[in-house]
Amino acid sequence: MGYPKIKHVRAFVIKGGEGGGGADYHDQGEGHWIDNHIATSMGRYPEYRQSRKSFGINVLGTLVVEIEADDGTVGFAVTTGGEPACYLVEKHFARFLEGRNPFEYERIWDQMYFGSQYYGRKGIVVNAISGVDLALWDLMGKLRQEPVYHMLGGAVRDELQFYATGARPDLAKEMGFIGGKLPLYHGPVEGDEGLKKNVELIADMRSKVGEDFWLMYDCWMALDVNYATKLAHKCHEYGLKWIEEAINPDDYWGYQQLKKNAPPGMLVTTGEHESTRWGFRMLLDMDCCDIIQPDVGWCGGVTELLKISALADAKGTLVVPHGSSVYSYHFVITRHNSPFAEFLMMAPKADHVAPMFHPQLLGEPIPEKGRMKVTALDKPGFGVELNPEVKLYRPYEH
Ligand SMILES: C[C@H](O)[C@H](O)[C@@H](O)[C@@H](O)C(=O)O
Ligand SMILES: [Mg+2]
Repeated sequence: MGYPKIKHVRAFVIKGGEGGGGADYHDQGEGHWIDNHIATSMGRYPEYRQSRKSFGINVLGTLVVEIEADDGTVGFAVTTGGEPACYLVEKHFARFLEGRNPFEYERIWDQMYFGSQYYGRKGIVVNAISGVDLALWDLMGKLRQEPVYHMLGGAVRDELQFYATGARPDLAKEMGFIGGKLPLYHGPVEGDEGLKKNVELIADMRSKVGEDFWLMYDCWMALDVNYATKLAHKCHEYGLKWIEEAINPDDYWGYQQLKKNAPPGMLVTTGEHESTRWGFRMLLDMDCCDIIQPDVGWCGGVTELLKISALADAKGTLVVPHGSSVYSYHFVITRHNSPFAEFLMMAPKADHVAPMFHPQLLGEPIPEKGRMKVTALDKPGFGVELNPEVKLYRPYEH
């Protein structure tokens, strides 16, 4: 069957300055829960303790990748990467796509990764590769007129269920989510006083949500093994379900130790800042965690997530992708070892459900009562379109 070839690859950023939101979802306006004194490794510097934007968490901005086929069909995707990622897509990766059959996604991925191996392998380079790969899967779905999840093997269940990440697990319970993941507010630099506040918060939330609702802490790489161990044990009596990304993602040895130290029954999770099958194999082979949480817009895209997930499945490790809107939903619905998904509460007070990548994606499905029927995904590709109101800017051409 003759499919059109890839004619053009284009990379854009979203013009609009701070508070643009979208795929770089940390780029929010003032007063948003996601930037309110959340513990990070930069917290050791007082000037960077109150706001993650102050040290640049939103410095990159969104990357938009468009791939146009000969017949005019356009696939696109958004992820985190901004102008630096645009440069890589236009000046380096486009050469591996233009003129090719869009269904040669394995060959294209391989050439992007090994063509940039000498300077990439992780971080923004793999974000850019992920953005291209996601746009390719969107294009393939549009050319075949079927949703991406059909091409990944089809749904293994009729609906997705979500836990919510945000400052208000108590409200998330009322909205029908299966659990609530809190950001950690106080890191080691704030000593025992900060640790006490972290534990008091979980205790308070447990009193509000009752015994059965999941409560988790997201530590966003802020801790050391000793502090994380103390936090886990002090929160155990309040039924903390998992402690997430507690330490430096490169400290595989530390995660291995934390998993040994954690109280019986408490899960250790990580992976949102890890990339490729090789990085996740390290987490799996070194027994670093109980759940891996790749972000499909950062780990290498769908093509790489398929490999990562197979490795985890063989080991009996769950794969619960980091919140990445439709890009993870189309994957999670197709895998038994991905039993639930994350939903990031992007409303500033985490008090209502808003589309995660708002305002960039038209038709972005959102959970209803903490769930999403598979039929919400039944549109070609990832089932979303770029909002024409969002101003695109193409910093580089080729
Ligand atoms: C809430 C966390 O601090 C991060 O902002 C969040 O994006 C990420 O870690 C997550 O797991 O959702
Ligand atoms: Mg996280």
